[in-house]
Amino acid sequence: MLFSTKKGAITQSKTDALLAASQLAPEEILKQLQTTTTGLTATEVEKRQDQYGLNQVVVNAEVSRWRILGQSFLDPFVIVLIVLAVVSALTADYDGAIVMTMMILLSVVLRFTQEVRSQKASQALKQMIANTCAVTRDGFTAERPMTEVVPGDIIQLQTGDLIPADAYLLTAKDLFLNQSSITGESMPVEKFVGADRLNDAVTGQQIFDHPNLLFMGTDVISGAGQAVILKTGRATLFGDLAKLATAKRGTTQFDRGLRRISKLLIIMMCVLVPIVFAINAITKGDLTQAFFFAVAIAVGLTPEMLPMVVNSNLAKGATTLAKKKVIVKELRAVQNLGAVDVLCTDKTGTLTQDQITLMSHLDPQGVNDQEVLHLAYMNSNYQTGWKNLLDQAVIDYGNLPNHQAMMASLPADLQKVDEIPFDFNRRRLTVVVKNQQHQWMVTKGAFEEVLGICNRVRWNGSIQKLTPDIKKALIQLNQQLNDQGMRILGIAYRIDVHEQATYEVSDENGMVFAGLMGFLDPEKASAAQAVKLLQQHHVTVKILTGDNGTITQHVAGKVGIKNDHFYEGRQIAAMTDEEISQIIEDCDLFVKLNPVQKARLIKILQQQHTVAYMGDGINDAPALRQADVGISVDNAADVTKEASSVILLEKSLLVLEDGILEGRTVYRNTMKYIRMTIASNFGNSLSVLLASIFLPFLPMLSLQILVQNLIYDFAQMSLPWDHVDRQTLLKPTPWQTKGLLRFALIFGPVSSVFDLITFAFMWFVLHADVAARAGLFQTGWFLVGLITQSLVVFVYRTTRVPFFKSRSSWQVVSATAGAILLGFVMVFGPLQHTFGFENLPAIYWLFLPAVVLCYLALSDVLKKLLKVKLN
Ligand SMILES: Nc1ncnc2c1ncn2[C@@H]1O[C@H](COP(=O)(O)OP(=O)(O)OP(=O)(O)O)[C@@H](O)[C@H]1O
Ligand SMILES: [Mg+2]
Repeated sequence: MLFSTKKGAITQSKTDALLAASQLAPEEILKQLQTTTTGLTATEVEKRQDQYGLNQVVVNAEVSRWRILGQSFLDPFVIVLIVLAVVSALTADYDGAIVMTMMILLSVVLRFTQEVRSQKASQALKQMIANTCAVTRDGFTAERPMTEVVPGDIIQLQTGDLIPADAYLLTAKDLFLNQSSITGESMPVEKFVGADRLNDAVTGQQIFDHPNLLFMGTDVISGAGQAVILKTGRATLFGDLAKLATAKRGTTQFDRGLRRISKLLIIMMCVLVPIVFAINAITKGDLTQAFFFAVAIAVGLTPEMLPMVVNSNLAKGATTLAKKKVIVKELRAVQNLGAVDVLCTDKTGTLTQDQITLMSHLDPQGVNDQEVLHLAYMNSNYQTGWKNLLDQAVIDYGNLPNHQAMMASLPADLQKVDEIPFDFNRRRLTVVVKNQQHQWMVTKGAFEEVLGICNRVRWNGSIQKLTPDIKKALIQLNQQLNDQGMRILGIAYRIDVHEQATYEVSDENGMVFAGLMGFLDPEKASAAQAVKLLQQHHVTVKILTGDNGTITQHVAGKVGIKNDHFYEGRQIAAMTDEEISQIIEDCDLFVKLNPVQKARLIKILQQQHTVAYMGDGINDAPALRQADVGISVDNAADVTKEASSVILLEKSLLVLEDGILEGRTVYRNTMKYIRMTIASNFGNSLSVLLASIFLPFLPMLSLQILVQNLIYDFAQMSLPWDHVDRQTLLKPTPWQTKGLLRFALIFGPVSSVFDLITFAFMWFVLHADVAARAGLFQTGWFLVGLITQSLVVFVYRTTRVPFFKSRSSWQVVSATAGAILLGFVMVFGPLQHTFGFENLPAIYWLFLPAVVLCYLALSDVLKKLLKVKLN
């Protein structure tokens, strides 16, 4: 039986195996997998790695060299050549067959090496960013790449971890998972041990509800646990179906535009080719020749290089960025970076330094107080969730050598009882600890959220009722500290007389407000400069943070982001999408947001913009996934990294600026190719159509068309290495289908006009007007076509005067020169007759430069006159 989930159908045998495992006791499972809680031995791991292979799903695997080679042969261009070569061999035209075989090999090698290079680049980048998990082997726990995990491995889980493979839960502490990547359901699911051994008539659908089963690609929202791996790689529930965790990013404008253009080119070809075939078959009477001619035209019009040019452009961009410590996980992200016009970012660590330091621990009256520090330390030290910078700052402060005296009076022999993990809606974290004397419940969190659960306060040395007056004084104190740029956490506690063993969120009440912790979170020195550069390049920077308004305004002011007003999460929650889109353009600060609200704001922005999101917390994962480009850092949590398409090895907004410029460069160089292709295809179609109608012979031999095509392909492969005019990088690069079509409709016919002039010259001046002189005609057009089309790239590549005002790179210059030279070698070299070329009279050599120059000049004038946008 099959049933469907968000990821597709999965087989019953897999569910059965997992369900059977879920019914066993932990000891039984360990025995079955021949492992223990101290983990496998090194030799056993090696054995199992051989047996089970890498823990990866197929889609992530590298495409084999053979496959790429196969694909290189499957290209339409090559197939036509193969057919032509076979036909030539059969008709005893051995010279032709040999030449065509050489062309086939050349084209295959070209394509193969380029594809392998692109793939290698992207694989190498992916490997720099390996997801790891904590695996216990031989009694030691260490972070290891997820791909190396084998069945029987013992893994340790904590907040922010991705589940590396399907696993059986051995122990759990408040373990909540996000299974939305497989079920689509975004509510956290609690996982626990033992409750599962009731033999209910379990159906497949319920497998995700099994509290002791964990699935590959899901992630830990909070809590901690230990599990043993059951199945890895393709043997996992979803292994043979889909890619890990991340839901696929939506298509971008670029993808859609590219698809539309490819479709258009193919339609153009499909319409034109039969017409050309019919006309030539009727007027020239030679069916075979007409057929091969039509086929060659089809090959010439196939945008077969498009995917390769796009890929090698992206790979080139990604490699350049890697040198600047920007790792691109999904190649497409390079292009998206170029189109970004809004950058949303969280605050801590991005705009501010990673170095949060605890500055003061104050009692409710604002006086330095050591008890507040003790409470905070108990909270940060004993919590098992994701220790973020705030927790780290508290622990570091307590552990400083010169604070030993102060910490000496920390209650002794503390034991942890329970904890209520942090979440981004409550914005607080509770830990319960006890010793011989007391059991404390200690909460720390955002000021308002902590104040909200208190009914008493430490005031003037005693515990008093939290009166409205005192409350007002506390709010004022908090505001004062915020105004100084201090990040504040509130601390509260309760000494429990009835000692409970487990605690829940509903227990967070009736607490005593103990005081405030003030952190300094200074902005980065480079942040202001980076924000300014981004703004100069027409990228708006917005802050989406979980922190409060005052402090965010403070930081925004320092780094140069508009900070006159802000919206809070709960205001956003009360608004409709339309209402939000009304205010979102004008406001750059959104505060006290939960993770879902961050993602929602991005989704709304995407209606009008291409949006990048930069963040490093687990709370940023949904936003990172939603954005067109998700940007994170290497030391972020697994889920966060998995959700991102770009990873910064050095956390700086300045390198992001480089990334955006590189993305724009890639876009512009890709567009050069696309523009040339659609204009020349359009022009060539027109010329061929007219020539077919009016000429008594074919305007070019099919073999000649193929040679020409191969030479272009070769020359255009240099485009990713071209320079781009600095001034065109100033603005983001939205895709414009209309502009492209306009371009083709202007410059296609312009090139046809010069084809017609050439036809007229060959016909009237050189008297190539009968079938016997077809060779002369064809040679003449071959050279004009090749040279004009090779050189016009210099006109189309810039809005400025080519060569003088805008230099292209040496790669493009030499590739073009090489292409033209190759053309001459073809026409006049030893293979002249094989290709059906002939020598040209002296007067042609006057005509050729004239026609080429006129064509280039007219194109250049037109592009200025008509203000053609070359972006
Ligand atoms: N470990 C913690 N213990 C207690 N409270 C915390 C902790 N971490 C965060 N908070 C509270 O939750 C709020 C939101 O969390 P956090 O600042 O990490 O969100 P964010 O959106 O990532 O913000 P930022 O833009 O500053 O990175 C914090 O301002 C703080 O009040
Ligand atoms: Mg954060």
